[in-house]
Amino acid sequence: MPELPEVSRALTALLPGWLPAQRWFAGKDRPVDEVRPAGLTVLAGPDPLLVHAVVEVCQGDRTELYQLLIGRRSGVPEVASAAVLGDGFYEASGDADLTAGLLDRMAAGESAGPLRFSAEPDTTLDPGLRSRPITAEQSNTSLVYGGQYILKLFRKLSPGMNKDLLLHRALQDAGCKHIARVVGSISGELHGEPATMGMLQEFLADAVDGWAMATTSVRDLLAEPDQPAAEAGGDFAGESERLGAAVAEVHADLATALGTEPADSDELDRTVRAMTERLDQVSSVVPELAVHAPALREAFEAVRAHESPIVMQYIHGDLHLGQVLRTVSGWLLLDFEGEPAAPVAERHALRSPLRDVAGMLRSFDYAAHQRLVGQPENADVTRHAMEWARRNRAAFCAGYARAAGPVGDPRAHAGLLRAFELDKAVYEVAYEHANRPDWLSVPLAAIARSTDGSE
Ligand SMILES: Nc1ncnc2c1ncn2[C@@H]1O[C@H](COP(=O)(O)OP(=O)(O)O)[C@@H](O)[C@H]1O
Ligand SMILES: O=P(O)(O)O[C@H]1O[C@H](CO)[C@@H](O[C@H]2O[C@H](CO)[C@@H](O)[C@H](O)[C@H]2O)[C@H](O)[C@H]1O
Repeated sequence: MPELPEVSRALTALLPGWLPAQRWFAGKDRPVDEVRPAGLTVLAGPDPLLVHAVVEVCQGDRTELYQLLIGRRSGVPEVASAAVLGDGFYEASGDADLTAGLLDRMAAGESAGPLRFSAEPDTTLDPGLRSRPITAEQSNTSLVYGGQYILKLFRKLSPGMNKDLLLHRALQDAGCKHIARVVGSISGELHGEPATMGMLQEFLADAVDGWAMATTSVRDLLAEPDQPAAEAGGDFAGESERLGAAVAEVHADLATALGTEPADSDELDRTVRAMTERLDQVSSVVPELAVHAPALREAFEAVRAHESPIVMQYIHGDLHLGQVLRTVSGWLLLDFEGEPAAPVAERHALRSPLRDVAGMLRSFDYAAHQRLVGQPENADVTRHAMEWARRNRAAFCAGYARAAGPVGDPRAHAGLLRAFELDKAVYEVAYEHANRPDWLSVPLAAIARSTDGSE
């Protein structure tokens, strides 16, 4: 195609300035030195032109691969101004005319260069639907087709099957009720190995995410300051209990589908070292964390005294209230990729399911406290918010224990669970410092409460 050298030159020149402003770009911590196109595939054109691009982004000693859809057309494209790259080119995931072809190709099972578009076995897809990008703050980019399907285009790419797709397929084969069905995928090649580029799932149009429900419940409680949490109109504890049971069932299905391993004798040592290393690394960037470092180290060291066997398995890896959807038939879990900043090998490592429990417990703390960010200190409001968090955290653990049985009861492993929660809070300190500095106080205050014994 005569256009490709021109696209290649434009990406090299324009992306270093454009990428750092994208929500999904994971390399905001340092400047982009160079962008090298690593694979360009024409999907439509020449006017309008649609090119699937894989680019290598070089930042110091780090090089990552990213996926983009590049468009160019005569006339003005109907995309957000932030999508415009320059020289007539734009990022085309918001151009419904151009992205319609992605679904059509999956429905037809087509290939284009190294890209393979497929429906899942025994699945017939409806082609011809228009797409719209969802507006949620995301690590990737998702397009909803006709209210029927949602296509996630993974932005940061790695060779091999993406963990989100791997776990969704395994859970689907295990008959898990708590996921959205996978109906198609897009794959390509990176460094000569197959790699996942996109995942198509059924779209649950009537679903509400857990974060929206939980924060509405907190708002209702704070609006009724004289009511105890249990009697407030928007009490969420019943949902928290059911969510706990759903998470336990997903863990059981993952264990059945992909197996478990007993932790070896060095596991506790590795766990303590990894948590301490993360603490040191984040403390060096966020001085407000450093004052809590001695107490955090002590909590991490206490893990060495853990006596009951630890079972390791595939887990969600970054579970929070924004990753769960309440549908008419119950709770669903989304986005099994793991922590966006973690290297792929770490995301695929088998872990204790208690880490997901800890992630969700942190999320209840966030939901309770996010309304207080930037507000003048008010002891009554804080007490009420903490009451909400305690009630819902307890309900979640009770639900988890109901489904997992006594051995899996998170409350029976209090020391390990506390360490995992504190480790997650350290991760959140780094996340908020890099992304939402106004929210830094939420994980920092939780660490302070846990380590000064006030909680
Ligand atoms: N199957 C689905 N049905 C309805 N909404 C969905 C579905 N999958 C994802 N979403 C919505 O899209 C958002 C982003 O999805 P997610 O998988 O977490 O993407 P990312 O990996 O980019 O963070 C979710 O918070 C949810 O609101
Ligand atoms: O959803 P992502 O996979 O992109 O996860 C990242 O972003 C989350 C925020 O959007 C972040 O979650 C933190 O904030 C949530 C409230 O917005 C809260 O419910 C979570 O408990 C808290 O960790 C997540 O850590 C980050 O990886």
